[in-house]
Amino acid sequence: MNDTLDPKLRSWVESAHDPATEFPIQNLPFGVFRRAGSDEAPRVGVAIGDQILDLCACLAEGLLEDVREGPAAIACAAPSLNVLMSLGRAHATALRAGVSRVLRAGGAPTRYDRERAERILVPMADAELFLPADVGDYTDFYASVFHATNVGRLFRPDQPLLPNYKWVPIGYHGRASSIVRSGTPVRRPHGQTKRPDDERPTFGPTRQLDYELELGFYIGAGTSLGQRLAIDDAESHLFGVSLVNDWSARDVQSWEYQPLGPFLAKSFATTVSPWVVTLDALEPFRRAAFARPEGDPAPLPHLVSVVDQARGAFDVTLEVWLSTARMRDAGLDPCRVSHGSFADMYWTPAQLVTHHTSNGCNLRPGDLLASGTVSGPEPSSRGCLLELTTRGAEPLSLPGGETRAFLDDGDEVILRGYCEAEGAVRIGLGECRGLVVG
Ligand SMILES: O=C(O)/C=C/C(=O)CC(=O)CC(=O)O
Ligand SMILES: [Ca+2]
Ligand SMILES: [Mg+2]
Repeated sequence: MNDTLDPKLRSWVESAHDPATEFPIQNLPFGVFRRAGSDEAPRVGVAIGDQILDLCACLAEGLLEDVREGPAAIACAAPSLNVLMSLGRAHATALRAGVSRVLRAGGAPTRYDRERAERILVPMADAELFLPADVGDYTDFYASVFHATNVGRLFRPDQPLLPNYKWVPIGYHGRASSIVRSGTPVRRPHGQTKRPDDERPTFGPTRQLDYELELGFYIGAGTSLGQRLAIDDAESHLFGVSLVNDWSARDVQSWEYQPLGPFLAKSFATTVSPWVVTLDALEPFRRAAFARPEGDPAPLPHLVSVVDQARGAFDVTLEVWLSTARMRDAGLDPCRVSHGSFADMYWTPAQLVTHHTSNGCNLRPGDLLASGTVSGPEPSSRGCLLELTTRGAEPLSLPGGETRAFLDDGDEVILRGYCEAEGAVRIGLGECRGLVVG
């Protein structure tokens, strides 16, 4: 195992040892930041406890010797992670290892060298975080068989799971222009809707605004047009993961989606979390690959490999929290409405990437491949309101006596993710927030 993952590692940054932190020294996710309210150039940083390590400042201080002369040094000054992503996994792995050495207790600077530490650390509370990447293309998959079955039951009761599902990783091309950073308010979209008994559609604000809990994979090294990735090489093209909320207008979706799939029902906003947790940091949290139920077909040969199976699934716990305007007024905390594990997904990230390039379609650094709604087998692990409330028929009860079938204006959706495993230090993905406004 890579020494950056050693559970015994300690950092001179004290908050990295707070039991509640998502960013111990074993995590070290990358993001783009600047001091809030400043006119500084946005640049690359790494989260550590409640601080951000400024990689440009580290280079200026003569730290990170291993990367000082290399292309990763230039990548640190960029206003997005795309340059770093484009260099491929080995460069990002080396940079993360260098960062780990800078932050280790007993390394340089030590906690006694406060002046130097203050030059290279920015408190997260004083920072503005940006979109981590300039996303050229955004693809959204449908990789949870539980989500696909639940949603299919509501949209197509006669045939919930279409016959292609177990053969083809289903996806649609999303809209990159409306990807927004966590904290950006989400305006309730207008759209065409038509209820079954309506004679004609009408146009107006959606009445069925929903969230979707997803994990997003950022592409690192790109592929060229015509290049088909072998499944065993697919993970080496993944840089890391963030939380993704694929906001959805269900009434618009059900009217527009046939035959070409979702369009305006999902293109009005997609929120992503600021920190990109590398696949290196997720390594201790693999568990046995999802077992296809007996009787399901084996995927076609290009989509299956013993290596992918042996690497296993990423056991990331994902949660949805909700806070309403009334709850906030009453001083009530957000409440958790669902939780599930990414390890319950039917298709692996390597299968999604392999499928995406199987026709020769090129992937570019910073492209975002979202998993699709993460739902598990339990009712408590349904990753959107459409499923949780059976399309509004069974509203959720919230603290303070409110109920929700779909989202109201003033509701705030907070996605969270974390990993725990025996013998490993707990790490988190941070938060992905969005407040619905009318
Ligand atoms: O038509 C359907 O079955 C539903 C499609 C979606 O909601 C698409 C989607 O965003 C997939 C997902 O998040 O899993
Ligand atoms: Ca989705
Ligand atoms: Mg979207």
